[in-house]
Amino acid sequence: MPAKIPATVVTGFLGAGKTTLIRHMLQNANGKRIALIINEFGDLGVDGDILKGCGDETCSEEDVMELSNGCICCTVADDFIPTMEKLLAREQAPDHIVIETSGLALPQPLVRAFNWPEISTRVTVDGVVTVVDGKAVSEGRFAHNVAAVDAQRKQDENLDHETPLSELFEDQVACADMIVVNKADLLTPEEAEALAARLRAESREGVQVVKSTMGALPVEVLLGQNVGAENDLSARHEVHHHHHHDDDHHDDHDHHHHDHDHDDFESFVVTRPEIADAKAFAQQVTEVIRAHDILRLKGFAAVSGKPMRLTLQAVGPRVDTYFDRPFAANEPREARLVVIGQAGLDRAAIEAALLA
Ligand SMILES: Nc1nc2c(ncn2[C@@H]2O[C@H](COP(=O)(O)OP(=O)(O)OP(=O)(O)O)[C@@H](O)[C@H]2O)c(=O)[nH]1
Repeated sequence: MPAKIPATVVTGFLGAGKTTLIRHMLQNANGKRIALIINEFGDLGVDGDILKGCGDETCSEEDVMELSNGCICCTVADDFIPTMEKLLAREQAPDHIVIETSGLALPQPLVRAFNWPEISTRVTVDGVVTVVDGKAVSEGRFAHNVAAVDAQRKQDENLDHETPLSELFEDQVACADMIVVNKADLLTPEEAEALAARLRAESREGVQVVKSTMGALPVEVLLGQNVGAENDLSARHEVHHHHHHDDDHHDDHDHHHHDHDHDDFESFVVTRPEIADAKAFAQQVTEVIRAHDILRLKGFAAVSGKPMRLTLQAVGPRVDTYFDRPFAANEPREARLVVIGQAGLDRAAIEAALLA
């Protein structure tokens, strides 16, 4: 059976930066064929046009499909499943599917839809990415323009209009595999880190929290989380903490430091001689990842007495290993591991821990 096509669900309130993040991803996709499904929302949903018009050959019009209505749980059968089937029926199937939800449709029902038999054998949820407006959340407002979010809610009778934004936000966090603290440029580094730490504490075990400006995340950090979110829905339930945020003021000024160049991420390679035991090494890697907040670690290793190469893939603390092929005659029997993380990794300590 062919491997399932991975689908990434991008969620977050109106204005958090979902479209910006997706556009950056498409422009840096490096030949990966990414199909986009966009959950339109009444007249306010202009994302389809924005993405179609992005003028980049990486986002050709036929790769963008739209869902007609914001409430996914009501339209799964009529809209979402047929759209997915159309995508899967193509001669050249996409390498990856990215689904942008409207800011109010909770991600849980969409993830649940991947268990429908029409698509469940062919696609899987690679991960749920929740984009948050770092500035608005750190000020307790959750969205930059609360009035616009409310207007968006009123457009759809299927949505309840009473649940406070703080609760919808908690649901988005509860469903996330990766939380992107966006608009870091509008926060001091200390504020951004404090918010990231808070969200790390509030989210499930293994959820990655990254900071970004203009959604500029490396594609290999965003995609390939390999979670299979449709299989652990029960872990993603609503949390209902009932925080109360009284200041509901609107922040009308907008700072736009479009600084695409600063490098928020770093990666380096660690090589080491043969390891003694595959299982013990995977455990060692897990601990290093936890201790240093590494986002991705991948590569291969040589195991004493084994002719085969051990492949190692880690997303956060989940480490996957398997033997893929024999070492070639001219290939050194050593490990080469690529470490990827947010800027500021303690390279020396990580290297020492992986060499131990
Ligand atoms: N200062 C700053 N502005 C940002 C950042 N990311 C996005 N923006 C701006 O925030 C606004 C909203 O961004 P979008 O990407 O359209 O947000 P969205 O989540 O897709 O919003 P909807 O599609 O309308 O739900 C745009 O004006 C962006 O240019 C950021 O990191 N910093």
